[in-house]
Amino acid sequence: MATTNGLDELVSFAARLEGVSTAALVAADPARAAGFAVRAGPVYANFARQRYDRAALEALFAVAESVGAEERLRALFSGEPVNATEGRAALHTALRGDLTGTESGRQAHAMAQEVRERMRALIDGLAVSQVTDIVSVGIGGSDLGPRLVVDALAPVVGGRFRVHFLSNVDGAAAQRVLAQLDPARTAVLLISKTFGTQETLLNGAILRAWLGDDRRLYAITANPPRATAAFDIPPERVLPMWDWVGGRYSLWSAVGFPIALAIGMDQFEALLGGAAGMDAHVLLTPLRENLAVWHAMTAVWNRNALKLSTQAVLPYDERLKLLPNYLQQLVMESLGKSVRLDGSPVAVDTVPVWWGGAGTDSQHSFFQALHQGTNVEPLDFIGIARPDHDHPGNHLALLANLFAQSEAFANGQSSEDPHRSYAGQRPSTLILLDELTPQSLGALIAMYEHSVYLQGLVWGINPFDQFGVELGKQVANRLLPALEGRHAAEDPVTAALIAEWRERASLSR
Ligand SMILES: O=P(O)(O)OC[C@H]1O[C@](O)(CO)[C@@H](O)[C@@H]1O
Repeated sequence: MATTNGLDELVSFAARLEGVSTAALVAADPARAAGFAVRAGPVYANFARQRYDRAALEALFAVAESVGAEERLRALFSGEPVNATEGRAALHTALRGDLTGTESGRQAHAMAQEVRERMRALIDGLAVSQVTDIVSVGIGGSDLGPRLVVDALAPVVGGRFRVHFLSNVDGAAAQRVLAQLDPARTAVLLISKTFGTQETLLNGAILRAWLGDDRRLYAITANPPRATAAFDIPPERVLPMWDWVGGRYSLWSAVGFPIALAIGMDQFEALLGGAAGMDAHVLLTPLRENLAVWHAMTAVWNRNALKLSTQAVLPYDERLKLLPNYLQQLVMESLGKSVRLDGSPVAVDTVPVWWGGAGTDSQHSFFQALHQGTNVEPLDFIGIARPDHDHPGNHLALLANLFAQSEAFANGQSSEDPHRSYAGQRPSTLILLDELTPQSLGALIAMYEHSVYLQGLVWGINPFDQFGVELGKQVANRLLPALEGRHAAEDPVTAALIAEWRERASLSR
């Protein structure tokens, strides 16, 4: 019989709370407003507006206990092969600290430190050259993390270089990036764990030709021989990563080189330090006070007890506008699975659709649907207590909007006019960082990583593989010759689409 890890029992807790308003839940438990909150270093999260009570929370913690959350966290940090379908460890935590005391953890940590020394030396070398701009070429896990962190922090801490990102295989993307740059003042990083990714290889070839001077071409990869074979980059300009670092968990490795270039090596180390602080909290704190456990079990509650099918992320900070994109890969590539580790089907729903956008802009686009649409979507609000700009009035307005939306979604407002009525009861978590710094951002991202791992544990799935993305790549590789006219596509619909494309492409010339 398919196992549900006790998740089916959560449904009865949800049924008991049906019809009880969020305001009533808060009123019934005077300690709840401040007490359903956890702080871990610079990250504070308040869960009082989620639609559970203490009994339901207890049931959720019991689920976490029943899947051995504490022991499985130790297994992650110790370098056990938690990525079972690929027989690998997932030691991203060792890139930022050494909490395990195991030989594999120690070794991984030492290797990461060594690479960081090399990164520092390369940055020092570039700093005395004429290079002012860096193009980082990569996609997915080799792009989204660095892109998020550079976008968030470069304006805050600044650095010697302007960093640009190129990911899409669409030639328009390369054209757009290159239009603003001078090849003589630019260095190019080719970032690919496998060095077999079509987008990065094609864009890399464009960039190498444009650069005209291979001495400003660098590679970051777990497959140095392939980087050398494809682009002839010598070892001194190849920074390694390893198969025990998953792509979407890799911004802490040499994949974070663009971050170090944009904000400086010391600030990159501070980002790692922030993540290490969160690691220590998650590994060493009992489940009931553990921020990642609260976050993960809240996600499980919303998915499996309330049956909600999306999760929105709403950063109320312009600098975090790329966080939803980043989390889409982290969460959905990790948890978008429907078979358990032993290959049997998962008996409950797994990952919802993660999406979102920055406030307050989002209030003027999709919030209408969140307030009055037929779907109820759980929301992660993220705010920053102290701004780093000189417009205090704007910051107060931003925070007023943040607190107002979280209140309005929870409480709603009735009216005799159904068009002006708000049902409320939308569950939300409000996360507050003291300020946006490398440390606090590192801690926030690490919290989401650990939440993902814990959700994967509860669902019994492997959050570290991504076989689902392979099929599309295989079919695209098969179809390329058909587009080149070398043979016809086998699938009749695809063949018709290619014929149509060919006709239109020649018409537009
Ligand atoms: O770093 P690579 O090997 O180029 O892969 C890029 C991305 O492609 C994927 O395999 C699929 O999108 C991601 O998991 C990975 O981060």
